[in-house]
Amino acid sequence: MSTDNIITASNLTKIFGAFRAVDGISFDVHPGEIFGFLGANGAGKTTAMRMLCGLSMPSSGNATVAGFDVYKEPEKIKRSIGYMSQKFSLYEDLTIRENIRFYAGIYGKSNAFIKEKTARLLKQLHLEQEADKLVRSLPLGWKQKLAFSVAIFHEPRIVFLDEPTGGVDPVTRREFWNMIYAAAGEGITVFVTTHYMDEAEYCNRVSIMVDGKIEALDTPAGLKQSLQAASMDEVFLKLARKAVRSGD
Ligand SMILES: Nc1ncnc2c1ncn2[C@@H]1O[C@H](COP(=O)(O)OP(=O)(O)OP(=O)(O)O)[C@@H](O)[C@H]1O
Repeated sequence: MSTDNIITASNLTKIFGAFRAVDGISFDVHPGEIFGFLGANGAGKTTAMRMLCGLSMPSSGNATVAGFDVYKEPEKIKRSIGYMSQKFSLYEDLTIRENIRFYAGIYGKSNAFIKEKTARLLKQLHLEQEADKLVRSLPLGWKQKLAFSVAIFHEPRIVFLDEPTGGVDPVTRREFWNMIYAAAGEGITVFVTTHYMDEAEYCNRVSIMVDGKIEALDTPAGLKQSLQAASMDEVFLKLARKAVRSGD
């Protein structure tokens, strides 16, 4: 595995009108790590993530993802990553099997690859009996697990997850994190936003955004130590307290 950073961001900024949604953030992500990207509502996480995914042009600053430049090579970035947005992108009126086939097809995978991997995936998710049912009929937690599986189906180098476990129970969240660990074990770098502080503890390193800026970045243990906090909850509260902006 390369030791080069898989994500580099330097003074990355996004301005909407006069509003600095992302205000000069700089950080690196190492290959294979689980990187938690935290911040209160409206802090700028989704905006930053969209720039890194090649979905939105920065106003200024620089960033590379998987070695590709966000300004010059957004299409190459899109092919190297998986992305699970907050409003995850499964088609409710397609079946589970059709959704897998659709997304795998976008990445130009061969029929043999898709067939073999779909069978394996349905088995892993215990969804063999449900494969021909509409996604609409699945409970939320299952949709999230399926959306994650679809996001990494093409075996990307990095997967970006925007609040992947919002609204589900703790047991399902734990199962979801087991899937994240498995993906990381296969060498996929995981970049994840979350509002759940127990999930922040599962990350190798965590950055905390406040009003468009990164206020702190370290391992969970390092953050707790430097902020003299007993828990990540306390770390977050100490930093987010400074926020002027409120979410919408
Ligand atoms: N296209 C846009 N035009 C104008 N303002 C925007 C646009 N997109 C985002 N914003 C603003 O930028 C700020 C940051 O939004 P963003 O969605 O990145 O925050 P976030 O940290 O992901 O929040 P959440 O946790 O609620 O998803 C918010 O105040 C939002 O209203």
